[in-house]
Amino acid sequence: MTTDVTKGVAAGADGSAAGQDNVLEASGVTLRFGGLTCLNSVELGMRRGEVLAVIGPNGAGKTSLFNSLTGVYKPQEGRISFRPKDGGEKQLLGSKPHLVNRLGLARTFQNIRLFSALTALENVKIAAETRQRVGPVSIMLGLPNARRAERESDERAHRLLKFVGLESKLNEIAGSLSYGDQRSLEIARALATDPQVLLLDEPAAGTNPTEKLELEQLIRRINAELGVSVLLIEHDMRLVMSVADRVMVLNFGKKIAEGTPSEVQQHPAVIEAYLGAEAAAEAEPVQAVIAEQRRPVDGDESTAAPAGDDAEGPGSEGGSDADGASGSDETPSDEGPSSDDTTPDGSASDDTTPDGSASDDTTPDGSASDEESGK
Ligand SMILES: Nc1ncnc2c1ncn2[C@@H]1O[C@H](COP(=O)(O)OP(=O)(O)OP(=O)(O)O)[C@@H](O)[C@H]1O
Repeated sequence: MTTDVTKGVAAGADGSAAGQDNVLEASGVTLRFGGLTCLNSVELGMRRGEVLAVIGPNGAGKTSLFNSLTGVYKPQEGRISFRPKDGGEKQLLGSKPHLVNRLGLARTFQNIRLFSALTALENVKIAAETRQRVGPVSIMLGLPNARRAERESDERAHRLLKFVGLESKLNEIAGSLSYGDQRSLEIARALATDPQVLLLDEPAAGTNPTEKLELEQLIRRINAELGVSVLLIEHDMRLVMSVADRVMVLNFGKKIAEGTPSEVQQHPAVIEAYLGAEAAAEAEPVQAVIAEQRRPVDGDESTAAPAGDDAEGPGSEGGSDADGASGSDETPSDEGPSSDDTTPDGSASDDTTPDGSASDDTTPDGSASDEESGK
């Protein structure tokens, strides 16, 4: 059963998180892959202007929820609506990712998806240009409107790269940037599409402690200075507890709790989800142990946590382990150019089966590849 410990949540008559000040709402979202129910009647009510974190153990359904919100997956049941700031309500369920992006939702991926062979500036300019309406003929003929659009996207990309702290690396090849810089570049690229909601999928994964602190500040500035609502999946509990206004917790595809960071981290259902019932009875503070419960995923065991993580205390240490581990799969050289599967606006490609069923690319053990799971 979902335990909503949030004070003052505007709840709909049906118990959903419906509320007029919500920028994004999902109700009854159910997503199945064959016999696996990976999202089970999930409710989400994201208030305009907030930083909402989604946490939960591995396989809880966090990325699947992102994929459902952004059109990568099409849940079999439920409703997903977006309320733009200029009014109205748009249904997102079943929309194509690039259309969801155009409406005002942008995302980053757990596995970085940049155009690795292009410069930082080019990566962001391409995204900025998806907002422009200049035809190919105007561009080919170098007509004034095309030149103006080019100038504008250039200026916008410069501004955003400065905003994320990459102004000195404009002309560096994306694939050669440090891991943390690549994450910042992905964020700049997402911001270039001028979103009202930014979805960040494990932005701290693979970053070092200094980069984590910079990321924390960046998320705050995106929220406060740009007025962008942020939906954040993150395993680093220190980061979550420090930047999130509210936290929702998923386990086995179900929302089990929602509330302020301090409410959630004391919540028995959350502690139980991470530690099991025995520890929940002892009501241990979840942040101290939560990250250590990150089970290693395939091939991650060998990766050491970034140096210096120990200094952050037990919660952070566990988180860094996990993050460092996921980072091991995500080094720039492993990534390679990802232009094949990423649309310029930073939305995911459409190659996942639209009904939400696993495609032929599903790995033999039934788990999805990163590619199709939108990770
Ligand atoms: N395309 C797919 N085909 C089949 N199963 C899938 C697919 N996408 C996700 N799943 C399954 O759904 C479940 C939830 O996965 P998901 O990636 O959403 O979890 P998560 O909470 O993001 O995990 P993590 O923290 O490890 O990233 C898992 O069991 C996963 O194997």
